[in-house]
Amino acid sequence: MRITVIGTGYLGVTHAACMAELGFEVMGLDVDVEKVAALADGRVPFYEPGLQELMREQIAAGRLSFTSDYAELAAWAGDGAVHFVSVGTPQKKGEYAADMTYVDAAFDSIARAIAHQGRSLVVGKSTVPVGTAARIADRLAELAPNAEVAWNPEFLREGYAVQDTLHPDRLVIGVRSEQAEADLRHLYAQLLAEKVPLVVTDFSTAELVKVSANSFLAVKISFINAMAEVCEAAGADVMQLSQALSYDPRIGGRFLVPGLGFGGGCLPKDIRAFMARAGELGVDQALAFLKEVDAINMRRRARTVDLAREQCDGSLLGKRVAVWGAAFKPESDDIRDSPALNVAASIHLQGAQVTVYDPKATDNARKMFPTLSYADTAMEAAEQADVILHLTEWKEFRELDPAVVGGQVRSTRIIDGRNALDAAAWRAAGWTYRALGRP
Ligand SMILES: NC(=O)C1=CN([C@@H]2O[C@H](COP(=O)(O)OP(=O)(O)OC[C@H]3O[C@@H](n4cnc5c(N)ncnc54)[C@H](O)[C@@H]3O)[C@@H](O)[C@H]2O)C=CC1
Ligand SMILES: O=C(O)[C@H]1O[C@H](OP(=O)(O)OP(=O)(O)OC[C@H]2O[C@@H](n3ccc(=O)[nH]c3=O)[C@H](O)[C@@H]2O)[C@H](O)[C@@H](O)[C@@H]1O
Repeated sequence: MRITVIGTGYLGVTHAACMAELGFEVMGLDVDVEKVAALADGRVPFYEPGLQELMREQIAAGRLSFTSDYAELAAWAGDGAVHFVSVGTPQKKGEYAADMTYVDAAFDSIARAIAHQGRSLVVGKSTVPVGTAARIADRLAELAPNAEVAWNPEFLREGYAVQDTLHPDRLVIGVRSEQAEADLRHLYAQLLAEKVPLVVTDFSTAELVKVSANSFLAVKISFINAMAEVCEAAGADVMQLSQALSYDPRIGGRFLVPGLGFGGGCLPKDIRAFMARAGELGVDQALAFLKEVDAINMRRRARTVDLAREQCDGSLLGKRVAVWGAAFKPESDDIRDSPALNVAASIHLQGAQVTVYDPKATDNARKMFPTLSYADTAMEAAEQADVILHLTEWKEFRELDPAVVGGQVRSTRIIDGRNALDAAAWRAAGWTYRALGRP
């Protein structure tokens, strides 16, 4: 059984390399020919720990290859193949709904390419509005009658993508036949042998598990950030509050870290697309709370800008602001809906000179925000700064000596947007340390 992965972005290339690691022959396809050339050459065009090494091993072992040609892919895969589709589902411009253009185009292209082949399984991995799999199954029935559709949502986190794919918390498959279930059980046999829980369900439930999981994670983060707002008003400490909550195993401490809030290519757009889809289904009230989750999250960005202005004596005009972090989270160079860059750009718009440093995401940030200044090190960014904003919690920022950084800046003022620095150490070195939701 050969495997193909259509759409080799953050998700697809990880899935392709990990399926090869599980022993299958895999071919990845992308319409971006430059990306395909880089991948074929063993270069992952983004930063994901461990992925490039794994991909090179699998290419060298002859189990992993790439193309941009659907006909070549179909001919290589042959009858009985499993084709995964992992193209993007970004938010539509000016709307909450997901843009399904890429998913529809990818399914149409693979369906046409395999139209005259024997049986195959086409498995959606992209995060989609509920109802998509059924709609696509109808379309495939017309274009490629021997092909069957299944849905297998993905739960990996960027920064831990390889580990999460090879050791997932659970597998969820939406299927309409025993054969489809058997194919997917065969593919994931090694993980199932390691007792990874498997949920076999219908299309709609599989699609909904994915968006409800991301919604729940967003709820946890916005809950603690709402508490940060209250703590700030009441003079309480949200970090201690979060710690105390986390000891209750019913609540748990994960995704309860207060700060600048969630960003990235998934959580923000997924909760919005979920709300849009609920509206279409006539149950928008059921998800009305997600609007508040989104609003709390966006307020964190505005509050961080306000705090920076307060620290700069009421005006950012002409001030020098150092921003540590550009990626939406550490261990990633992904800047999609990055809270750090959103704050940096707002501060720049208020007349400050903003210098950004990120260990991995500077090149991506420079392309998207060319009017900001960029530094090669955290210390360089801090030069003559009136205030430092710590907005993505890379380990290297925690390892900096506050006394040494103090020799670099104009004013020893730091805002910890991620509640990740050692507040006592910075204060002991003479800094004014501020964080959202803490005295
Ligand atoms: N990034 C992540 O950590 C996770 C992403 N997801 C979901 O997976 C999907 C993909 O996300 P990412 O990998 O982050 O997106 P991405 O934007 O990094 O990758 C998508 C890829 O699809 C390619 N593509 C677009 N149209 C195509 C077509 N017609 N045929 C072949 N390739 C095509 C693009 O060139 C791009 O390389 C989204 O639905 C996302 O919500 C789910 C779990 C984790
Ligand atoms: O659907 C997806 O693509 C993925 O979305 C998230 O993964 P990811 O976006 O890689 O990153 P997370 O680790 O979830 O972090 C998301 C954002 O929340 C923020 N966050 C996270 C945790 C926390 O306690 N507080 C907090 O503000 C992070 O800084 C980051 O900006 C989910 O965690 C994955 O399970 C899911 O597969």
